[in-house]
Amino acid sequence: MNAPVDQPPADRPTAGQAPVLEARGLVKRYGSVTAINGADFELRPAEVLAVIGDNGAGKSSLIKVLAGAVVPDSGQLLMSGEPVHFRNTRDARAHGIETVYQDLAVIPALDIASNVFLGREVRRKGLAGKLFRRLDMPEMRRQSSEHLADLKIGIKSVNQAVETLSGGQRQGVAVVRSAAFGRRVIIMDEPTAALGVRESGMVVDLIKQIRDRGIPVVLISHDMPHVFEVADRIHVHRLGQRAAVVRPGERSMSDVVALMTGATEPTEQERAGGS
Ligand SMILES: Nc1ncnc2c1ncn2[C@@H]1O[C@H](COP(=O)(O)OP(=O)(O)OP(=O)(O)O)[C@@H](O)[C@H]1O
Repeated sequence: MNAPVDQPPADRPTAGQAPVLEARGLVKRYGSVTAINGADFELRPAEVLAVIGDNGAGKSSLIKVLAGAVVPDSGQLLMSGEPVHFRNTRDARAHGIETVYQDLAVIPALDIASNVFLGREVRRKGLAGKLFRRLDMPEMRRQSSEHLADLKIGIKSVNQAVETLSGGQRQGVAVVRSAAFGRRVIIMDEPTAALGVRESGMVVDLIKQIRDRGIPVVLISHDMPHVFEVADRIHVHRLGQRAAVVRPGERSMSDVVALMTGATEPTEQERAGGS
């Protein structure tokens, strides 16, 4: 069971619980390039884990393996201590893992409710085969409105086409979709990269809200102030491996950048996956 949501993350009684999602010794090669070179990964219950690293360090490749988009050459994935095998993103989604990609996987011409339920449409009950039943738009609109209200996203109507929304609101729709279906893990790949200051702040608030409901979030970001604002722990990726895991309260931003570039050595504990 997840910890009570009203305690600060560092004090949540997660010690002794298996990580929600874990990877051991992942390897992924693309021809002669080794994108992931024996990487470990550990996401604990109800935490925001930031994944940072220089360009080409292998962050996207790691996240693609966790999301089922890439099958590793070797290594092991576990959920709550049980081995899992993802052949594709559908397998990962079936295990409750949702991913929000940087390039906003929303369809501008469709309305908000259709975007939230994209590929998982609710159909009216009836005798005909499921694929031939009519879409239940009122139900999808009702549920979408509830999810938007839950995450306090101020959009007047879910009948609005996504192309009428601001960048931040569009990202909000993508986050709502992940929160609606991500039962166990939500992965966000640079969710604020294309946004302005105010809209980025809105997405950071959404991440906190999702975490506070007990769903752990993996946040890939280059934005150090955001990482330090929202992350409970920071996974530093370097040369295809997890180089260190640190807590924002225990290291400065410049320390973390130095760990990322290799200018500073991690402590033994940080190298082994942190506290
Ligand atoms: N599909 C692919 N085919 C060939 N090489 C790839 C492929 N995907 C990634 N790579 C290579 O693997 C290495 C790691 O790339 P990856 O995108 O995982 O790093 P990253 O840390 O996410 O970088 P960035 O921050 O620049 O996105 C790079 O050398 C990249 O060129």
